[in-house]
Amino acid sequence: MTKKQIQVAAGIIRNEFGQIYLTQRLEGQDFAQSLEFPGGKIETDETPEQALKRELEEEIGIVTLSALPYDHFHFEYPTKTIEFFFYLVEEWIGEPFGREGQEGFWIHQSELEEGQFPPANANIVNRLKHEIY
Ligand SMILES: Nc1nc2c([nH]c(=O)n2[C@@H]2O[C@H](COP(=O)(O)OP(=O)(O)OP(=O)(O)O)[C@@H](O)[C@H]2O)c(=O)[nH]1
Ligand SMILES: [Mg+2]
Repeated sequence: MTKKQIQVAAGIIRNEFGQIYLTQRLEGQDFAQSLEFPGGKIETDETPEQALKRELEEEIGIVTLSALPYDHFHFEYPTKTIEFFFYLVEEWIGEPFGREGQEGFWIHQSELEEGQFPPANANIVNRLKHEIY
């Protein structure tokens, strides 16, 4: 059996204080309770950037004004392979909130802990944690 392959776009929403907006995955989702960068699966016919904009509007109610590619990699989970497109989002309209009932938090990037995220996020969390802001 070949593994399921999906593509995911997610946003590192960073404000002028170097804080990042994170949400907590809901009960019933994979990696429930862990923190994540808001985002989701790229649909057929969508570019990664279009998916990012759609997901950020659906999940946290913001309109993305600029999104810079931050990282792109494949990660093998036991049952699926995910191709991730991470973007740095520093300009948007609206105040992010958990539109689907999920908790949201602003955390300074120096205080991120990789153990609170799904395994695929380890490198990105480390990179952000050690960047000077
Ligand atoms: N959004 C997001 N997903 C991540 C991160 N890290 C990570 O491993 N994932 C995985 O990537 C996949 C993203 O799918 P999702 O559940 O957000 O997809 P979605 O928003 O389209 O949800 P849906 O399928 O319930 O409609 C999940 O398997 C999730 O565990 C992350 O930082 N952000
Ligand atoms: Mg999602």
